[in-house]
Amino acid sequence: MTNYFNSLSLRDQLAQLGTCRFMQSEEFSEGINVLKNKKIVIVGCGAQGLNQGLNMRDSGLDITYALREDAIKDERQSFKNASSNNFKVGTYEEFIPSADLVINLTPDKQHTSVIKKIVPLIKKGAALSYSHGFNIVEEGMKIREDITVIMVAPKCPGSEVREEYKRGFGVPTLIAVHPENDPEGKGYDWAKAYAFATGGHRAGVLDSSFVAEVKSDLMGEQTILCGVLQTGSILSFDKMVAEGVEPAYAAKLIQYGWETITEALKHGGITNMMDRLSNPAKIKAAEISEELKTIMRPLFQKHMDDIISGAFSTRMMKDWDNDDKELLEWRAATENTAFEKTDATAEEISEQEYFDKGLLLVAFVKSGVELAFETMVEAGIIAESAYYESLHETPLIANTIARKKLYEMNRIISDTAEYGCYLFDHSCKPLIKDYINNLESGLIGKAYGTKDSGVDNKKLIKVNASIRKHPVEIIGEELREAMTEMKKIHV
Ligand SMILES: NC(=O)C1=CN([C@@H]2O[C@H](COP(=O)(O)OP(=O)(O)OC[C@H]3O[C@@H](n4cnc5c(N)ncnc54)[C@H](OP(=O)(O)O)[C@@H]3O)[C@@H](O)[C@H]2O)C=CC1
Ligand SMILES: CC[C@](O)(C(C)=O)C(=O)O
Ligand SMILES: [Mg+2]
Ligand SMILES: [Mg+2]
Repeated sequence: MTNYFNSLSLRDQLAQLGTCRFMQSEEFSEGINVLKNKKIVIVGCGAQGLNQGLNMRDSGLDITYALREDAIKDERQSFKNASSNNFKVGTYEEFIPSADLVINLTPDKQHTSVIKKIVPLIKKGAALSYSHGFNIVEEGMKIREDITVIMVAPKCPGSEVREEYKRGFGVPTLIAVHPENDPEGKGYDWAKAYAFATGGHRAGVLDSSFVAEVKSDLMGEQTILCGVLQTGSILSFDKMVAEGVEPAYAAKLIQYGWETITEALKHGGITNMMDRLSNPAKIKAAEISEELKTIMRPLFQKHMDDIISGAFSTRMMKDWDNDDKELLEWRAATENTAFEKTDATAEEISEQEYFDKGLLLVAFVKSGVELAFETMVEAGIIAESAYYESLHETPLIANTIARKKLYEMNRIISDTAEYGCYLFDHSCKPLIKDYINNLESGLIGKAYGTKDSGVDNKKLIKVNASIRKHPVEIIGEELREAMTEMKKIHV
């Protein structure tokens, strides 16, 4: 198999990379109709499998789970997830031949072997769906020509797919039809109905391509969404402890700090997050963010270049063939960091205190979101998609760190995201360590600028303007407004 993206002409590469259209609510007026009474079989019942299935069933679709035989015989977690939620569970041979739509929600690493097993069982003219295009785009998997191949990719962890649906809303979702596999021209309508059933249409759906999804998803998860949060956690913790902050306090400030400060992003982007700081702290955070951007830009660009060229996927697939040597070493190293090993204090930290004593965390978020957005857009990814993969999803990943630190984040995200996160972290830490350690003390763990809260007017005006005029803020305002409108319509 050869990398599908690399097999395309430059013209087609650019066209597919730039395919991304924000869909209007009216386009979902048919709801789930085309999938009603169709047999839908989900393969795998993990993070995405279980939560998408629950939403789709609640939306009125007929969902069953096909698991590998051992999972059923040994009553593994996937079997428990499905059966304890009263879904019918069977083997591939039992369920796949009668399915109209087969949804592959197994880990990316397993896709080639899973696809080779299930495709021969899929009936003529049925459809196959993914929630990430790695297998098609990076591995170049070719699917039988009579099968329609679609993608419905929620831009967030599986747990949030369910939580948002239960709140009467949904999560932003990207849909696509593989241009090589749409023999009956039904792919688009089926993908729309599927996104509707998960609740995605209430939050915003991008009509996109497999290529655009893969390249943007990999970039977001490696850099701001997981990589920067991991590097920022480890270095900020070490700096605080070196400056004499009580380790248990430092652990809590970081574990819950990301969640608290990025909650401000959800409501009003970087502008609102920065507005939660005092004026001197805002100016300082903006300065550090700019310096971090200068140092980290080449690393972000390298990740983007390696994702586009396929060098990243080649390296990760080599590790798959090498029994996950790198992944397992990096996972163990993460578990052994002082941050992971230090229990958080029971001491109360107020919401504002996370901002007042978390200036460095705010600078990490600002620099990471802006850099990820800028780097994706420069590479040809459309702004809407770059926004979802940078600013929008950061609070959702921060929630996982609040639950059980980096361990939980890396457990919840996909295997591909976990590998990419460690890869970034292991380059980023050595790159910025000296810069962070040499920063003046008191930027994290202590309130900044409390002795003199005065600032230079001109400086403040300049900083405010540069925050507000950043392109991630412009598109963010538009998309958040659309999401609010959708909430009004649907809740
Ligand atoms: N994690 C996330 O939040 C997101 C994931 N995605 C995408 O969704 C897809 C699913 O990812 P995710 O939910 O993280 O996956 P999980 O790791 O949570 O899925 C595990 C499921 O896959 C099954 N499985 C594992 N190995 C095999 C195998 N060799 N053969 C058959 N079944 C297997 C497991 O069953 P068993 O009990 O048999 O091991 C289990 O049901 C991926 O394409 C991913 O990129 C997209 C957006 C976000
Ligand atoms: C951020 C990681 C992710 O892309 C996701 C939850 O969206 C994944 O692959 O898990
Ligand atoms: Mg993702
Ligand atoms: Mg991903």
